[in-house]
Amino acid sequence: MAQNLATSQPSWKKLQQLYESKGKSLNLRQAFQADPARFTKYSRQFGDAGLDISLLLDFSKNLIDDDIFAELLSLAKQADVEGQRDAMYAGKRINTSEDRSVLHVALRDLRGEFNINEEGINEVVPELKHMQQFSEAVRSGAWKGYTGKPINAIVNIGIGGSDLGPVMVTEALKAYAKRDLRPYFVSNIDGTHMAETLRECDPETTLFIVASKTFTTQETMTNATTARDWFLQSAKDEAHVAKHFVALSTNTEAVTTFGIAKENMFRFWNWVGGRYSLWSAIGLSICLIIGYDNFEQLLEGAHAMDKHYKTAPLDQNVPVLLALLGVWYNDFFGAQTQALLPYDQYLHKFADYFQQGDMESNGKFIAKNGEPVGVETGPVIFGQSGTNGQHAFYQLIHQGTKIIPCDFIAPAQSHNPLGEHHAILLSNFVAQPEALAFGKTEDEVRAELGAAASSNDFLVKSKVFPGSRPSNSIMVKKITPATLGALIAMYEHKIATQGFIWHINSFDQMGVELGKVLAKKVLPILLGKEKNDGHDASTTGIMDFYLSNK
Ligand SMILES: O=P(O)(O)OC[C@H]1O[C@H](O)[C@H](O)[C@@H](O)[C@@H]1O
Repeated sequence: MAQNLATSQPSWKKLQQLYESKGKSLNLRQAFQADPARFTKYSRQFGDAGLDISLLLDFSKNLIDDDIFAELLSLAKQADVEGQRDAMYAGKRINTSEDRSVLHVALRDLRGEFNINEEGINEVVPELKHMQQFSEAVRSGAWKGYTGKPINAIVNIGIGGSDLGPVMVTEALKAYAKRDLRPYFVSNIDGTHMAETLRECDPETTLFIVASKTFTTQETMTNATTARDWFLQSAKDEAHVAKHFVALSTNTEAVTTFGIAKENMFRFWNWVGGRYSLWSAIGLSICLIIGYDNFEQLLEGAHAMDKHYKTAPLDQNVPVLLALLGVWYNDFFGAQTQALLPYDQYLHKFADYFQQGDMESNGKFIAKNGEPVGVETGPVIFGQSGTNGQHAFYQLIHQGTKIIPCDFIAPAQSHNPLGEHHAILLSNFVAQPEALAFGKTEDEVRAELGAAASSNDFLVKSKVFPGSRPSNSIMVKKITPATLGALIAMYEHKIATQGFIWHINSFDQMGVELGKVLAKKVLPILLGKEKNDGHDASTTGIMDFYLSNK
């Protein structure tokens, strides 16, 4: 099985040689000067006329040339990205540690085009119907709270994949939101999160959505119980819970035990990973806020990208190209991070969302064959909406000692075309990658400073921008539901492709377990129910401090 490790691919060694011989010293000024066709060669478009999606990926400002590009594509071939991708779409149990198929693409395949055969697939469309009926009843005011008033606040109680997707998408598509329905998302076990939310809610007009794939997550169950207690303080009668609490889960038994009726449960299936679940019943808060038709457009947009990823040749395949460029920096340049920089205020949660999407998927050190993976796997994802990031951390990206590959993302059209705001925003979206790629030489600085240059050498040196810092520019026509769906699916498939290349299982998350187990063990000590012993000196010391200060 060792031949499956990324390092065993012949192209891996060739890429190492290419990095040494030219990759690490590739100069983007020279590359653009030498090749007037560089943009045409290294950019791709993805679109869907019916859904009005147009997307440009310009990857010409990357540290690649034709040899490197060809070798990266060979790596994808040798790692059998296509075979592994096809196995995913075919419903093979590619999540081998948990023996599960990975079928979020099925949630967006409303017409059954992928012909997937797996338990529950036939329930996808009926479950969507259920979400449609319910969300329309709430939005129209037909669904009434226990005193006969319509709902005006939605509180989604969930964490991780049962929170981040709905939060990101409802923010991203706020332009489509029903403004008299206020969305809240409570995730943190910190009582402050729930308390501050409840302060703004009225029990008579609030709908709680308890979102949890497993329905055992400590944070969500504790928050849901607190919300129900708060509700019952006013409503008194448990029979009223049915009008104010619904559940999104795969675990029917636990939902009914919690006291939520079956008809108020929206189901999904084990083959939906938590961080890919916004497309399932977990998206109910999205339906409620932006309406079912828009939610369906989101699914359709993702489906359009799913078809592209499934069928486009590797050198035309947008998620594959993004994945290969990421591997190039992550594994050969030693880049530790990847910045996601959306020039769109509505996308201000995009990087947060893909912190889970990427880091929980690819933060793995064991390959699928049980051996140490032997290469660098998933990068640290961070980001911020433009232009805010520029005034915070871009200094380091431009002049720091680290290489930080950046994805700049922007829409051509704004939902809020105020004066020149959008043109100014886009001028930054265009200028930042340009500055990173081409920099400013010492000669240019001297010419600019004139006489002042000769008296202050340090000033001159400080103003030099080394350039040749890589980025992708991704431009879409507009952040519509369909376009957003396609963008999210694009990154999902990028992440999966990297996992395929690294030969890791991108679909489990064992690394979140140990901390949870230990938290359960120390809780009785913090509650004063058990003595503070049995732990290491540091852990004991921290708990002692807490116990004497609480
Ligand atoms: O939806 P739930 O079962 O409550 O899980 C919520 C989250 O918790 C876990 O710790 C996982 O790391 C996440 O992948 C998951 O999304």
